[in-house]
Amino acid sequence: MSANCRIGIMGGTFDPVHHGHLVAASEVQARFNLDEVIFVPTGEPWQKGDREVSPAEDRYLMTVVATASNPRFSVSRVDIDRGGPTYTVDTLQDLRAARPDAELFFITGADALAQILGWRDAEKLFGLAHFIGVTRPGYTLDDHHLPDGSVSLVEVPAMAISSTACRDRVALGEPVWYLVPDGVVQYIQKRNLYAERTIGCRPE
Ligand SMILES: Nc1ncnc2c1ncn2[C@@H]1O[C@H](COP(=O)(O)OP(=O)(O)OP(=O)(O)O)[C@@H](O)[C@H]1O
Ligand SMILES: O=C(O)c1ccc[n+]([C@@H]2O[C@H](COP(=O)([O-])O)[C@@H](O)[C@H]2O)c1
Repeated sequence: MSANCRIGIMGGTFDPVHHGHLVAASEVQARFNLDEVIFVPTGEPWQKGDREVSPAEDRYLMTVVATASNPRFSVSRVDIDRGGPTYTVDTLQDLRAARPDAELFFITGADALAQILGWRDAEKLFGLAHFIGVTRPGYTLDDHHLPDGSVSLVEVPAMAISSTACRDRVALGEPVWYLVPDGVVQYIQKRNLYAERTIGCRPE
């Protein structure tokens, strides 16, 4: 890849990956003229509270299936293979080391952006990548709490979908067709994911 390659990073638990993630990444890729967007499934997402998260390999494979048709999308195992709790400061340092010529753009939804000052080594994050906050139904997008110029705010097509709602629908026997890519529906069925679980509480 040539110098000054522009790489978007879409970090997430992706349990499961859904069309809200894909539309946000696609919109940012086009708006920021990114050469590629790397989806980075978390290892252990330490801020997901006490709920049980699906095995990392399942979340990784669903993300591979979901992104396979877009030549600008790829999936990195960097957070999974590092092991332990996932901190974005490590993600960005590892990706910078792997791609020293690249300019990094870290994509977050409005809900994640609002929490960012509580992340590990938050003060370092803005020196490692430019942050892009995207709109998400049910959440307010703003950057008043963040350093000037560190974040771009972007309106993306509104997709009122959450992984929690997808898991809940599967647990209740309701369809998730068209909320997640077809291959992800098939993967969930094949691996019998989310069949028995406590119902979550996302607004969507
Ligand atoms: N519908 C959506 N629109 C825009 N951004 C989204 C949407 N869903 C998730 N995101 C963003 O994608 C990233 C990864 O999200 P994550 O994998 O936690 O999905 P989630 O739907 O928020 O999951 P959960 O319901 O389990 O908390 C976060 O930055 C999040 O804000
Ligand atoms: O670095 C942290 O402390 C940190 C805390 C919470 C979330 N993150 C990152 O934010 C992204 C979205 O996380 P999540 O939990 O909303 O799926 C993902 O890349 C996480 O690794 C990072």
